[in-house]
Amino acid sequence: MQSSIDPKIIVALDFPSQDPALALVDRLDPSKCRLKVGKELFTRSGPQLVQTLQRKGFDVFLDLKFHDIPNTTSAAVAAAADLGVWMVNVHASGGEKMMVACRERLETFGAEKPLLIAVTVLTSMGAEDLAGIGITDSPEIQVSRLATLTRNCGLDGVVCSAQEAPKLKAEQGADFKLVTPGIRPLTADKGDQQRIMTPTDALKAGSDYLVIGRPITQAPDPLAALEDIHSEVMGL
Ligand SMILES: O=c1ccn([C@@H]2O[C@H](COP(=O)(O)O)[C@@H](O)[C@H]2O)c(=O)[nH]1
Repeated sequence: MQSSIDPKIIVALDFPSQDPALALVDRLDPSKCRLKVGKELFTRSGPQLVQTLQRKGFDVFLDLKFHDIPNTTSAAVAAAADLGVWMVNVHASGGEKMMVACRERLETFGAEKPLLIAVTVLTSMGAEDLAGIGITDSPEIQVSRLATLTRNCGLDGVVCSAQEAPKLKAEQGADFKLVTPGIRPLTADKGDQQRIMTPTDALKAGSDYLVIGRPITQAPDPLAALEDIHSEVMGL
């Protein structure tokens, strides 16, 4: 489900429990950001927390990166749609049959269906990491390959790094959504991310949505960090 306003910043609520997550959320404005619930918080606090966030007016990206056989994965995305989330994702490396099964299952939800996107190459991975799993192409080539597969399966877009955004927008078209983690303001720690970009550069490169976690959640003043990023990218 899509809000009438379209905030570009998605705050990754990577917290160990719902109390610190809600302490931050209660200071946030749904007109300025969306929220991402990932594996840690969902495993702790589950669907109830997602419903709480939605009742507070936020669009929720349920980032569970499903990767399983088509029957299991399509049932999982349907469960996410039942929850009313705005966006849900699977791994593109789950392959064509799995992605098509997910897309077809979500079509039964009509206008209420969440955006379905596929993870290409994790932003924490570089060329050496890909070689370690037997992929000798560069991240850029592997991301393009998986993005093409994803688009051919009829999904709404991909998770990629902003570094790949110009190539993907040219190859896949303007409507194919690019959701980009690995966003780092100039002064922020890189942490475990490898393929990174600043918020401004990412939007200029063609990112549709910026997924930002630690630069906001671990900042001494998370609200100020979000406001800084928001005013930096406003109008882009
Ligand atoms: O390729 C990917 C896919 C998902 N993520 C998720 O995004 C956030 C990024 O958090 P930061 O603290 O800003 O690094 C996190 O929840 C990841 O699970 C990603 O980083 N890369």
